[in-house]
Amino acid sequence: MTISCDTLPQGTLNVEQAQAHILASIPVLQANEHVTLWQAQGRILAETVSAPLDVPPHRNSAMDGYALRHADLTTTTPLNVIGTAFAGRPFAGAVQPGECVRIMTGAVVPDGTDSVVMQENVQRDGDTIRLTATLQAGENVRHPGEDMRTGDAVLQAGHKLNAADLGLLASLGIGEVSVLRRPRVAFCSTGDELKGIGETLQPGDIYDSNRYTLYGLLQKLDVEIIDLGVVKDTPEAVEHAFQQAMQLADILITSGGVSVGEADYVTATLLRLGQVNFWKIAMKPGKPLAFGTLGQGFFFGLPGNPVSVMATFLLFLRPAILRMRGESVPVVPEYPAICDTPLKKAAGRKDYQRGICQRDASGQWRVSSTGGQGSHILRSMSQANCFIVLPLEWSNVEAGTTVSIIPFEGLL
Ligand SMILES: Nc1nc2c(c(=O)[nH]1)N[C@H]1C(S)=C(S)[C@@H](COP(=O)(O)OP(=O)(O)OC[C@H]3O[C@@H](n4cnc5c(N)ncnc54)[C@H](O)[C@@H]3O)O[C@H]1N2
Ligand code: MOO
Repeated sequence: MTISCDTLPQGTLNVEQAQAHILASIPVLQANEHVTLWQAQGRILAETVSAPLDVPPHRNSAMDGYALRHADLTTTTPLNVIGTAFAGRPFAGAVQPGECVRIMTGAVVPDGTDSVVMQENVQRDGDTIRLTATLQAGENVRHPGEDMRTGDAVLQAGHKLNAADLGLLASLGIGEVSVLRRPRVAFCSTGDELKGIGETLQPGDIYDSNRYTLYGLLQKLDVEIIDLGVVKDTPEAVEHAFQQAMQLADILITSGGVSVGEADYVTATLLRLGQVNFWKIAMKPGKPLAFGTLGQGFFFGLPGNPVSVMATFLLFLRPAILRMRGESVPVVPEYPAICDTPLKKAAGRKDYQRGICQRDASGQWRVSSTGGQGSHILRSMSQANCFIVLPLEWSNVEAGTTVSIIPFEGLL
């Protein structure tokens, strides 16, 4: 799994260019593992599954009622009930003309019979029955293989398993499947100012929040998560974390240290150990982003500001991880909405402002700002349920303008 980033443009990219370069570089992980059905939800099938048997395996009744020979219904003579067929306990004998068998839903339809009348359409008198409604030949009989036939390719390689698929596999007696291995994603925060929860803040310190945000975002994507903790701003600490990631992970995500500050050992270490591109992306928040290869894996250096972490993760890392998982990468839908608050914006960067959207009584989407939009104001993200996407060339937005929104539903 190696890429060459030689051809990637340096300097400032727009969001779409950066997304395209990243997706073109990330391969589907070519590694399989076997999992039981209990662990298979949401996993991507590595091999096509063919049915080893017919489902249903036998002719069975769709109703509680009586199994009979349709030809017997040409007269009004009552039919003799000669036994009972339960699901899992078939009727053992053969059914002769003029006879029928009491039958339950799912029970094997006895030899000699071809139709089932539901009990609501029968008048029973001792051990005989008489039909009170018409019945089609073959009615209420389910046939072997009606759902799946032996040899049918029922699930294709590359399919993402859902709850219905788990039941389908179980109905075929298949308890284990070969799936693509989940990407291993290591992440860390960098910065001397960062303290762990429970530690006392000294002047200049803040609590590390990005690791918790990243953990939550990664959990949504069903990857193997490797937490490398908080890494100090020293060459040794950064190198140690990167060496660990090279041993353990397919992707390393760092936050912080990708701008132009002086305690920036992330970039220096990466240049030594990997192949890296540093970009400025014409977006706000999330201007600086480092992307490249590290050993056999990939590296994403996200900016340290907490809202920038979320925006760059959702726009660049999420599609990359979906691709590596073997999933199709969906286009994230944008919808028009009337903006009820004026928005401040400088031209030159595409803005992902945080908003609250809802439909009004007429079904029209409306959106308003969550307030302060600095990339350090995580509360604006926590209160939001959508991004308000403002094109690069736009400047300030007046209330009443139609804007584009990206609802967070399914993303966070
Ligand atoms: N002279 C310039 N300065 C900056 C520029 C620039 O173009 N020229 N870009 C600004 C932009 S935009 C961003 S975004 C940041 C990105 O900086 P870094 O990626 O180097 O991040 P840091 O400086 O390490 O941190 C930025 C900010 O975020 C806080 N932080 C960092 N890690 C965490 C964490 N794990 N949990 C919570 N908060 C964190 C950190 O304390 C800083 O306040 O650069 C601008 N500067
Ligand atoms: O790119 Mo930065 O994220 O605006 O703060």
